Amino acid sequence: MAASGPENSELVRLREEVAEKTREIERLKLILAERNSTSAQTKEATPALIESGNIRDVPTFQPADGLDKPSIARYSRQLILPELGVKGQLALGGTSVLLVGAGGLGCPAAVYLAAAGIGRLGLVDYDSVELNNLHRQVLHTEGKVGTPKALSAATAVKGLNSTVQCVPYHLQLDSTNALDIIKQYDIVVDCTDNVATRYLLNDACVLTNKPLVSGSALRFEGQLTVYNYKGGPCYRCMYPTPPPPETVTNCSDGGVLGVVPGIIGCLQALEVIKMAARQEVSYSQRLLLFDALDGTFRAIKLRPRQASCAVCGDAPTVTQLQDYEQFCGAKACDKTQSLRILQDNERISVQEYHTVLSSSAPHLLVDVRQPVELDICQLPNPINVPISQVSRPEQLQRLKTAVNCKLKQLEQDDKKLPVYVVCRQGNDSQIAVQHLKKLLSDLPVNVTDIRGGLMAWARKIDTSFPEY
Ligand SMILES: Nc1ncnc2c1ncn2[C@@H]1O[C@H](COP(=O)(O)OP(=O)(O)OP(=O)(O)O)[C@@H](O)[C@H]1O
Ligand SMILES: [Zn+2]
Repeated sequence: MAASGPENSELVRLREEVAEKTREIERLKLILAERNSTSAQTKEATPALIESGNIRDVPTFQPADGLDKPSIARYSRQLILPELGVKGQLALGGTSVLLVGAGGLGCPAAVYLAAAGIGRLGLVDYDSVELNNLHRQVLHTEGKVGTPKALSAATAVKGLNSTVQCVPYHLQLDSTNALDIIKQYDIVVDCTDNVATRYLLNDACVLTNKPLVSGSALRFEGQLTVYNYKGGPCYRCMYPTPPPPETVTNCSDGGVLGVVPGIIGCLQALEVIKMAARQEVSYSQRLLLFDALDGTFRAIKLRPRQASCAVCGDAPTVTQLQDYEQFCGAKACDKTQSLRILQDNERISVQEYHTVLSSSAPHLLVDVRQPVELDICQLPNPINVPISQVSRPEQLQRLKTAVNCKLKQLEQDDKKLPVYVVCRQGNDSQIAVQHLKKLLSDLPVNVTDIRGGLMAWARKIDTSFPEY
């Protein structure tokens, strides 16, 4: 049943009152929301000032020719070093550095120079990233295998410090381009791995009057020195003539522990930073020798600039860049060159050796690599006689015993036992064949080289065979 007359009108009045109150609440909510948003905007603009209750509308910090606020935040931990300070930091930012070689030395050097705030960083490298680089060339990543090292390093450096002007050069530095590029920089860092490029960089730096921060690393040893700095010696003052090419070992043949170039590369960056920040450098006319096995650092004094030096001496004969590959008798890259020492009839191909193996024909396989390399990979049943030990009486005795044992397996009408010699790339094996032909001349053997060695085997016969 419906409500009676007076009760009904009371209900209507109450409803109107509730509606009015609801409208009032909505209005107040709107006012509150508006106030909140204004206060949030004010907070965003000047959070610190409002919280401290100390509002000023005039900026108190003017960078002028000093460091801007982001730079102060980024470099704060080194800015408070009295030896560096704002002055030193500004000097770093005003310095340009050309780093040649974005490999084992170049990666750590680049990373610390960029992090420290060097103004402009040129990165030169002609090569591309390979998987076997990653254990020490720490700016490159798995995803960059196959990418030019200069670009890969520049991308990594930019990611670390986008304020550094980074210039990648994907090219081989040589006599035709070195002066033009080097002229554009204040300091040059030699992070390369071959003698021809060392002479090239040295001469180019002397001719353009640039300091050269030089590093090297091999196996467990590293070296560092600074050439052509404030009247100090240059590389030619130390080494007027290049070493015989066969005495120079590279990382792919000799090996290197990644942390060794890491340490030397960092020290190269340190010398550059000191030089740029107008501090005394430590290794001009001094050579640092680092022995990672002993964990020792030694510094020796080098002879001073030589008046007779061909490039920085009193009467220089080198007044322009020359052909450094010809001068050194070696390529300006450390890629192992294929030697051709033996005649064709003293060598067989990996395909021919594959046939020998498949037919189980009696033969002896001599692997002349280091024992540590046989642990990595080997062909079936080799006798290991390292190239450095072929002439040792005990090794020769082992070899002769193995030959005599195999000779017994020969058929009556087989005249000579085939002895095949293998190494990693087919260079050492040729030298070993020459030695073994003489050393085993009293036995009925036919000593033959396996052309291209195990790397040719990996590429042409068995792609599952490791390359290293
Ligand atoms: N003349 C040159 N111009 C440009 N880059 C050079 C020159 N000479 C050497 N390099 C570069 O210097 C770097 C030296 O670094 P490192 O010896 O660690 O590397 P790698 O040659 O890749 O090593 P590996 O000997 O194991 O193959 C290499 O990346 C090489 O390409
Ligand atoms: Zn000199």
